[in-house]
Amino acid sequence: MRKLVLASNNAGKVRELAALLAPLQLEVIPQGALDIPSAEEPHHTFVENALAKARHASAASGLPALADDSGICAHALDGAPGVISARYAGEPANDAANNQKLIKDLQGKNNRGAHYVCALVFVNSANDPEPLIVQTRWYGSLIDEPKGANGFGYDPHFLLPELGLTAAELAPEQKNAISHRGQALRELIAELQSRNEWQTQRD
Ligand SMILES: O=c1nc[nH]c2c1ncn2[C@H]1C[C@H](O)[C@@H](COP(=O)(O)OP(=O)(O)OP(=O)(O)O)O1
Ligand SMILES: [Mg+2]
Repeated sequence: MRKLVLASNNAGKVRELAALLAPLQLEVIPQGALDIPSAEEPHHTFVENALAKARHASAASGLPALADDSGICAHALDGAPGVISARYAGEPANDAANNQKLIKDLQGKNNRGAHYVCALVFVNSANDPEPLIVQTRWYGSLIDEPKGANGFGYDPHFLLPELGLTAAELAPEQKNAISHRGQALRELIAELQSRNEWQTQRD
């Protein structure tokens, strides 16, 4: 069976990506299982950071790798926290502190619109000249009081107005059906399956 390393040390992401990849005949290996440390994320775009993570995990493992760089962009804050979402309140990364800072920064702002971004990058090898790249958005709005216990990160504050629920109130499969990450991975799988040399089968 083909092996694929997930180039993330975020347990919430790994859970969502693994569930979305489960129908494929792939052995999915989180980089943590191979003791691969987090890559540096020095870039200004999600795509560049995802590419750096994918190359790093592939170089360390000798295997194809899939990386996710994602974040939340608040429209009243000119897209902050954006690419620094994981370390918005400083390092080490802390979801509760990040949420607190975001809600504080939005105090007094009328525009509560926001979107999640997910950049996914797949590389066949560390120096792959044809990385597969997908980037998607998921729109919602940010609420002061957290609701829900599912998901991770900013989900308890991310309201889907048309559902009247936060992302943290969705069941995992409901979130994957509509989220930035779910959209991106379905697109990426379709691209991957169109490549002759990577004919993954669905069971
Ligand atoms: O569906 C999501 N639901 C809630 N929060 C989310 C989501 N998607 C991204 N986020 C937040 C979490 C973190 O604050 C940042 C990602 O940062 P990002 O650097 O891509 O990931 P990370 O450092 O947690 O793990 P890693 O780099 O090992 O993949 O955006
Ligand atoms: Mg990170």
